[in-house]
Amino acid sequence: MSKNSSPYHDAGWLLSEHLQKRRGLKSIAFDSQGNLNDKRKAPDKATYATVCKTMQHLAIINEVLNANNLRKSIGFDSVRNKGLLYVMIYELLFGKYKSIRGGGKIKRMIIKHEKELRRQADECIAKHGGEGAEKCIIFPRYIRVNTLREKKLDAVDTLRTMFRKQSEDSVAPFIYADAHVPNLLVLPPTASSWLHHDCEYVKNGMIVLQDKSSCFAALALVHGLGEGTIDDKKVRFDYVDACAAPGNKTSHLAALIQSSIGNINQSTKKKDGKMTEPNSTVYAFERSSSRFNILQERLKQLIPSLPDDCTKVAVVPVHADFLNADPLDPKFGDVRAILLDPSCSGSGIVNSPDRWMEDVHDNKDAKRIQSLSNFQLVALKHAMSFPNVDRIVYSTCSVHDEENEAVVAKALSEVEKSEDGNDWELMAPVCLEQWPRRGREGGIGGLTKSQADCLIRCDGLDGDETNGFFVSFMVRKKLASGCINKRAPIDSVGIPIYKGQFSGFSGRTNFIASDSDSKQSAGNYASKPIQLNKCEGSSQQKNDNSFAKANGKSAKKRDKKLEWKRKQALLKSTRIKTKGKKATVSKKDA
Ligand SMILES: C[S@@+](CC[C@H](N)C(=O)[O-])C[C@H]1O[C@@H](n2cnc3c(N)ncnc32)[C@H](O)[C@@H]1O
Repeated sequence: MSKNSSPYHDAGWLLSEHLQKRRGLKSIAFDSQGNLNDKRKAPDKATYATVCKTMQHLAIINEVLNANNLRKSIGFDSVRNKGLLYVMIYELLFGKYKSIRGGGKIKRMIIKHEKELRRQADECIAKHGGEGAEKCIIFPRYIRVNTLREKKLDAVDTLRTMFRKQSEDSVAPFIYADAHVPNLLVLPPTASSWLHHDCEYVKNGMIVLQDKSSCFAALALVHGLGEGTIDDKKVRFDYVDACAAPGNKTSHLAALIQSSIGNINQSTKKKDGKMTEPNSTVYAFERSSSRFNILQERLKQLIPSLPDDCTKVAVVPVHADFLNADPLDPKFGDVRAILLDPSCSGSGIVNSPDRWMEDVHDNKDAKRIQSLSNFQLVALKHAMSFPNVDRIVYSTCSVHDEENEAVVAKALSEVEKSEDGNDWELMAPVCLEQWPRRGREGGIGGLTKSQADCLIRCDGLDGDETNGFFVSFMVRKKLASGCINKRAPIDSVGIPIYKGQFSGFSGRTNFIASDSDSKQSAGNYASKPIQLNKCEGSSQQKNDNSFAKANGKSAKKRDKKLEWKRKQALLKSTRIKTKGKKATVSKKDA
């Protein structure tokens, strides 16, 4: 415990830093050496979880404070350590023990108004129909099998065994294959309670806890042109992952390259049957020192060191700023593809503490988004300047147009035009042709409908069962003409394809949704399993049915809500259009 009197000192500090500096919680936690009491350590799990939980409740806490002049009565403005104040109010109103531990002046200020705080909290919850204290969207637990270390069916067997051990009710494990991403498994959200980052199977790199949407980026880069496309006769094909830490997409990229190179390596075999060097190198750039260490650790976990004669892909971590990488450096002469997944606002991560803040700040951090957008544009144009690169994936986990369509549109319009097909254009990744949600046309980006249709968007708040995500695939014009539009089917041997069987989870539960790629998430520390429906017999089908029944009610409710939301959005856009038309007419009239 800290030498400070409050057991919430570290949590309060972390939250205050976040509120004042508008820095992401994760980056504060990772860079916290020297700021917390224990100089060598980042915040412990309990502290991080408390902050996450507090942020999750921040909107309702503010609502409570705004009622009946409570903000003033408590003396909110006079408190410098707002983080600590919020954490204590959370503990009192929504925490496990509904009380504040320790002592101190802030606690005394709060306790004076305890009754009224509780009364207002009850009223707010009642006003939201008994929901709304925790804003938590639940979606399946996605597991990417790391095919560099493990075979899909072996992973399924291991997971089924683990699943059975967890479910005392002896239900048959619900495990499906994802319909869009090969080697991605879909488990119920409840699996997050036993499948987390501390789990042995995750730690030894056999599987990766990675959201489905975040798998789209590497997939589009490797399979965007379609299966069977013969690029050219050149065998070496290197990649750059421009912003790599913590390394989930880098390792996914390596796994996809490894399995796609297939027979090409035959041609590089020497006469004695051995290769001297890998067919492909992935240069994984990371600018931040602390995150570079994480990247190195992750790569050690995920990428096996094989004897040289077996390795088709080498991953080289590069501790450097990608913007300083010289596109004409001969080392990058064989780099043909770049994955650019730069720092972004993270506004798409549905259960991220940083998204909960978006609501509280009422999207006022336009400046921050603009500066991110400026950096993203510079990085994308830098990627486009590598002479031998002919394909780029630019992705973000942001939902803001400024960081997505606008960046792509500006980059396309600002890079040099050329007569010989060296121009860049958007292409719809063939491997994701069945993904329905596409980019936004018009708007600040000004993309045409056909350009926007090339883009992939995910929206976790509109039923996609993923985090919000954006993927664009850009190719040199001359390359686009040579591609074969054939998509490889998802191999679902031995495992059924997921078709929304877990989509009933919603509202307040003890469960935390599948987290993002991040290593630390409240979900990893705080969940407790729901009882899956007990069912006789053990066939997957039977279980599917009972699962569906168990969740049918809430699924219906959710669908109704979604339908209502869609209708509202439609009405709104019609209103805006009519308003726009009226404005143009009156301008003309004038
Ligand atoms: C969104 S994260 C990347 C996540 C990663 N692609 C994954 O899937 O695991 C962005 C990363 O890029 C790094 N970064 C930002 N600007 C950079 C630059 N100019 N050069 C290299 N790395 C950079 C950040 O430190 C951060 O670790």
